[in-house]
Amino acid sequence: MARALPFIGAGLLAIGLFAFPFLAGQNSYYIHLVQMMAIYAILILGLDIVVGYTGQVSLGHAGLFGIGAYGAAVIFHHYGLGVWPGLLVGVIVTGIFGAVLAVPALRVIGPYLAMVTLAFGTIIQIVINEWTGLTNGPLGVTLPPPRVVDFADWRSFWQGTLGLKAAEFQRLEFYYLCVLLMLVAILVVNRVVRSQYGRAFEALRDSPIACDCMGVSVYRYKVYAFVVSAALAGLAGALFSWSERYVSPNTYNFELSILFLLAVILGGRKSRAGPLIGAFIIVYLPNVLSDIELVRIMAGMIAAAALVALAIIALRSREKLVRALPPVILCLAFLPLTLNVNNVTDYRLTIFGLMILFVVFYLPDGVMGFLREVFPVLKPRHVTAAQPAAASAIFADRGLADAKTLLRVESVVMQFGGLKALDSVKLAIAPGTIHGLIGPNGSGKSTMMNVLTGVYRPTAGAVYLSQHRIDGLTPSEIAGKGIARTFQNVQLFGEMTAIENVLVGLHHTFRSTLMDAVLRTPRRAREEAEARARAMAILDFMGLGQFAGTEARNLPYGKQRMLEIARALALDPSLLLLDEPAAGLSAPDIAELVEIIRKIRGHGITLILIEHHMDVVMGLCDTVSVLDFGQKIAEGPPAKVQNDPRVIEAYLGGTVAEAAE
Ligand SMILES: Nc1ncnc2c1ncn2[C@@H]1O[C@H](COP(=O)(O)OP(=O)(O)OP(=O)(O)O)[C@@H](O)[C@H]1O
Repeated sequence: MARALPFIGAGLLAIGLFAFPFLAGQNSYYIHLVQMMAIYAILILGLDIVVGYTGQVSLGHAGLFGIGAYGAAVIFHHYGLGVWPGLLVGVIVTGIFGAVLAVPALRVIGPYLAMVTLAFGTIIQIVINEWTGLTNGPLGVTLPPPRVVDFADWRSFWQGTLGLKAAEFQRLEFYYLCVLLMLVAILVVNRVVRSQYGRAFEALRDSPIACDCMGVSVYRYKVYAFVVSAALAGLAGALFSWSERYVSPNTYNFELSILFLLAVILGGRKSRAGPLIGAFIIVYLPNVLSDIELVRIMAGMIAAAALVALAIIALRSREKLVRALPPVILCLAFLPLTLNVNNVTDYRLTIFGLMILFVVFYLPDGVMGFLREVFPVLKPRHVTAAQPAAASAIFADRGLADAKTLLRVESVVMQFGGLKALDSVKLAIAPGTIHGLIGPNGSGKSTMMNVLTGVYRPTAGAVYLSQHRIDGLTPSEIAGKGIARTFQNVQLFGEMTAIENVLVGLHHTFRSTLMDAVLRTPRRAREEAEARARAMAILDFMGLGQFAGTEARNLPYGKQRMLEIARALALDPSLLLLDEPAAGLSAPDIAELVEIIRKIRGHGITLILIEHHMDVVMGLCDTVSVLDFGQKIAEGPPAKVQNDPRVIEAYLGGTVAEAAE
């Protein structure tokens, strides 16, 4: 039943939307309202990709919407081209601008990105206003009634069959075009976010550094997300201009961007139903706010609902009562406020702002999130895998194991201001070995990891994997060459399940394109099934099979560390870097970890191990290098290093046996 629910929902939505004009008695006002909802829903579905999936803030979507609208209007104004070319131009031009908007998102995050995207929207509005030759400036562009289908026979047949006047039929045609495109947008977005592209979007939101180190370029996928999102905004904009039949620069302002953001947050991130709820709210909200009587009635209803909710909470839990008081007081205060003013339209931005605050504090997952809590059947299903692949399929040989030295670090210097975190460090890692990297806190071990994986570019020196120089490459390029890593402070993709985390590591196995994802081609289906089977086998190998469908953030700490290793193994690494994998683990978990590390080495994977647990290092490593103040002070087999006086002095502060206790 739960499996069929999205299909039943989509089917009912489609039937409802197609029947609506007849149910509404061809009432043009209601048809237009639903049409506007469909148009806004297309944009909000796209905005959810950027906001919900990649976790970026965009206040520039009103600008993108404006570009789409003007794309359609301008080609009509100058060349007399109609609806279809308008939609095409709207989508393509806005998609290009989406890539432009992605550029700042690659450099700044959070409030800074909000500011930059806001500036983008403002610039677009000013350009539309000032470039009179192209856009007709403040006067705007007027369009004729849209003509969707140009076959005279077809039109007269259906017009006669339905018994409609020519204008009514034309209006109906455009309505159906809008709802059909909205349904297509739902389908497309659904397929994209469930593909490896959607997983990449979520991965870069939860941990950009881990995403890059899994070979999934944050840079590239942020651009993809913005382009897809912008193309949908452009489609919505082009439909909007033909729906309103008039475009002017003032429409695409800051307020509209806030409304769009409100719709995503209020409707609920990461769902297809959320944008529909959001679109409903933003179409109806301005209408409600312009009618003071209606506002007062709604304020009364909200106050009554808040009081009822307060009474229920008071009966259930005292603790929650304190938390519930501020929103209840806010809801109650709204009523006398509306009774004292004759017009709330002027306060609409304040109301939008308060709504955003309210949702962020009390409904972080929006209306859909709330509904999912109340009706768990609405929660998205976490797909795992039908059958794990054979264990032999987990490890693929990259053919680097024959090299004499797998990794060579030549006189690497890493300087931060006046501090040399690494000072002319040389390392040579033999294939098939476990190489320990130890040293006191702050000696440069994690910095070395970051240099090896491309997170830091060394100030001087060189790093070679087999014969290939890799310093200067990006983390995702280095990951692609076969170096995988875990992190000192666990960097999982928290909102994704265990199997999805591993699937991000398997991203490199996919050859299917965005188009394959949209069309759900057999190639994509095959790749997805193979990757899921392999991910399941990796999870089984790490003893995590039973947690496949559990969100990473809900796993116990020890399992999270194991999952990081599982995800790293998915990269088919030749070299696996483990940064303090035993930190925070219990004794049985450490014993299990040691066993697993041995098994991994047994499959021909070379490891570099940073660890403070000396018994783990001494028991596992073939060679140990010791760093102190960024310099290598000793190297050799554990037994030799253990007794090196410089090591004892610098790092252990006594004997190894004492330190291990
Ligand atoms: N991005 C950075 N900017 C400035 N200084 C840094 C940066 N990263 C590391 N450092 C400094 O470099 C030195 C080495 O740090 P690093 O984290 O590599 O040490 P570590 O051996 O891994 O220590 P620990 O065992 O505590 O993790 C420290 O003094 C640290 O403060």
